[in-house]
Amino acid sequence: MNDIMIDVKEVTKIYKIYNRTRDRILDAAFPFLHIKHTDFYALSHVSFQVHKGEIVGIIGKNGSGKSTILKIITGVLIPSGGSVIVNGRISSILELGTGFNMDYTGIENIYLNGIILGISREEMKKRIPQILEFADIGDFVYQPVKNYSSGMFVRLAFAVAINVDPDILIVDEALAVGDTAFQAKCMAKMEQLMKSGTTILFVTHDMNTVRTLCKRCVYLENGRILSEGPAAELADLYLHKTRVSMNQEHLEIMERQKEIQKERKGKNIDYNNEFARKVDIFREGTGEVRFIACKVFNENGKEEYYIKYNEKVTIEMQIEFFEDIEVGLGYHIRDNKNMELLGSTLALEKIGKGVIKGKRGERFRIKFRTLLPILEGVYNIMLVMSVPVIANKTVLFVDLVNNAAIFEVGENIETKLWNKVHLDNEVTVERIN
Ligand SMILES: Nc1ncnc2c1ncn2[C@@H]1O[C@H](COP(=O)(O)OP(=O)(O)OP(=O)(O)O)[C@@H](O)[C@H]1O
Repeated sequence: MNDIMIDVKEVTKIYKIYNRTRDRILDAAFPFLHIKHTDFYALSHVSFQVHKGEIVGIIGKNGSGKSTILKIITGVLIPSGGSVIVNGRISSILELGTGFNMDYTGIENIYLNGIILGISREEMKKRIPQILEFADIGDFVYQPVKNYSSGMFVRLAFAVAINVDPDILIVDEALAVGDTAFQAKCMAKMEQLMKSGTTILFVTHDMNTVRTLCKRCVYLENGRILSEGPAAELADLYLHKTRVSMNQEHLEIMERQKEIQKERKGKNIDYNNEFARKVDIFREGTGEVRFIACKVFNENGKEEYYIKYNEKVTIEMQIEFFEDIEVGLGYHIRDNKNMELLGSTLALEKIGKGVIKGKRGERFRIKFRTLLPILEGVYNIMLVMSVPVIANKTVLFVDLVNNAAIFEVGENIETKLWNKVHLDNEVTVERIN
């Protein structure tokens, strides 16, 4: 059975870049003059398919071509080469304003979108109450949309897009604009649409959303497909590359990029150490200080793989200094999809100034003792040591180790819930009549 809903084949999008604005106008008016320009490839030979009922994320850093491919799929842009075949009714939320007439009111735009999607006025009229309820923008629907705030725009655009029974829903980062309550409402609706078989393609920079919603991702870099595959893996790759490029930027700031890059690979790693060998492929960072051990102890102080729900555990890590430096330190507990659930840092726990100051050759043992209110499943610990880069309000990773330790929380009938974390609730029940 052919269940391909979107078939993108060898799509290329070229923009002509001119030295002067008037050259663009001249070239459009008199193409035979062959005005000088350079070709910029926003997309280059991009091919992928999306199957029925799939929810696929398009990821990539700014300018990688994500919006361009969505616009080509929805027909807003024409590709310079290649083809796109779409099977079914597409509804989309692209850049603010796409598909809306600024001079029309909200209500008029709802009808306009209906027409674009081939839905009759009568049919659209029946859907208006649901659309208005979801958008929740009150009497603004009777105002021209040019008077809307960006938040109101997204509310209306999303409300229309999801209430027209699309076969394919395309969303471009729109959720980032709305408030958190509305974002949660949209996520729930997207999950519901997904369960009912709607195919969803969306762009986001939020890797937690990618891990939660998508099974598969297309990762774009400089207009080409860098990778395509399982969402959890590509989300990790994206974060890894982001950290690496962040690190590189900061190293430039500190004018020691070259020296560190040369030394970074394998710097200060003792390959005789079993822990170092085990985590070698999962680690990154500049290496002035290294984690040399990570262990999980149960409430009786025994090193243990199996942990009980809500047990008080000790997460122990050891570090070694190879230079005189001070570092912040912390850990994250991640589930089997690498979703970061819990964690802490010296700074969060207000330990001294939130950093450890060490001298070359010194080793430290750090213990975090905590309750683990997480439910049945296999979890891994990610360890992080970093130094702040004040100018960029961000951090430089000194040692970051994924999968530093793995443990499993066993089944507990009393806590069988759908969510992953359960915190103690104070519950009261009182009769009020
Ligand atoms: N009209 C245009 N003329 C020239 N270049 C353009 C035009 N529109 C987009 N580009 C360029 O094409 C590239 C891809 O843009 P696109 O908006 O698809 O990236 P993106 O991955 O969606 O980025 P972001 O995450 O910032 O939204 C960018 O380098 C952008 O500057």
